[in-house]
Amino acid sequence: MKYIIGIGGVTNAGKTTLAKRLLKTLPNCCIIYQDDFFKPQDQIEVGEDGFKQWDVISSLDMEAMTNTIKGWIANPVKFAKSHGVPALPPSEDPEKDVHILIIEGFLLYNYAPLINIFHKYYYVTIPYDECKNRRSTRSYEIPDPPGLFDGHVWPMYLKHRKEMQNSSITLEYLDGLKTKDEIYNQVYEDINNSLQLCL
Ligand SMILES: Nc1ncnc2c1ncn2[C@@H]1O[C@H](COP(=O)(O)OP(=O)(O)OP(=O)(O)O)[C@@H](O)[C@H]1O
Ligand SMILES: NC(=O)c1ccc[n+]([C@@H]2O[C@H](CO)[C@@H](O)[C@H]2O)c1
Repeated sequence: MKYIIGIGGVTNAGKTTLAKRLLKTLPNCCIIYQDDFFKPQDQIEVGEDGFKQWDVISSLDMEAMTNTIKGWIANPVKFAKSHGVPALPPSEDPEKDVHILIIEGFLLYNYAPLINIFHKYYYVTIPYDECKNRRSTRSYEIPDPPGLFDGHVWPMYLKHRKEMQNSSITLEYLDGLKTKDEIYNQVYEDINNSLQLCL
């Protein structure tokens, strides 16, 4: 059985932290990070506001990301091996083995071709002040120019969140202000419950 878990949410909400912890404890589990599909800097448009428009879907090579996901769906065991993930030995009936894919990203549920692939639609939230504060301590490969957060990042987040909430998906919200342990425990338990229902 193949099980795909989405971990979406605003920048710095704690998505990567959560995904990496789940990777350690869920069996046969791989992660795909949306941030790995940013286009090169020279292909990112500059908006009328003067900022490079990083926080829009066209800044990402979503076709490449979709193909990577399709690679996992076609053969999760091969995918795991080629990504250095230790796979459990197949059981007597490999059809019954569970293979888990976590897809983590800030614009996961805003791309129509992928909107229906998830079994779980987690969405981590944190309020404006916390988000701005956490972001100010981060050093991205391409550092944020002054004013980017208020001028581009947060307004784009609000816009995309509204679009997503108008779509047909049912999100499971996670409070990113809880501790890392609390969030992990909540999600781990929820996934286990859901998997037991599915098996
Ligand atoms: N539950 C939490 N409580 C407090 N700080 C947290 C929590 N989870 C993560 N952090 C911290 O917030 C920062 C961002 O975390 P992380 O990289 O996991 O977020 P993200 O959602 O993947 O961000 P981005 O999408 O921008 O890469 C890190 O410094 C991390 O240690
Ligand atoms: N990873 C990158 O190349 C990159 C470059 C510039 C900005 N970002 C930011 O990453 C966040 C998503 O994780 C977005 O808010 C981008 O602004 C990433």
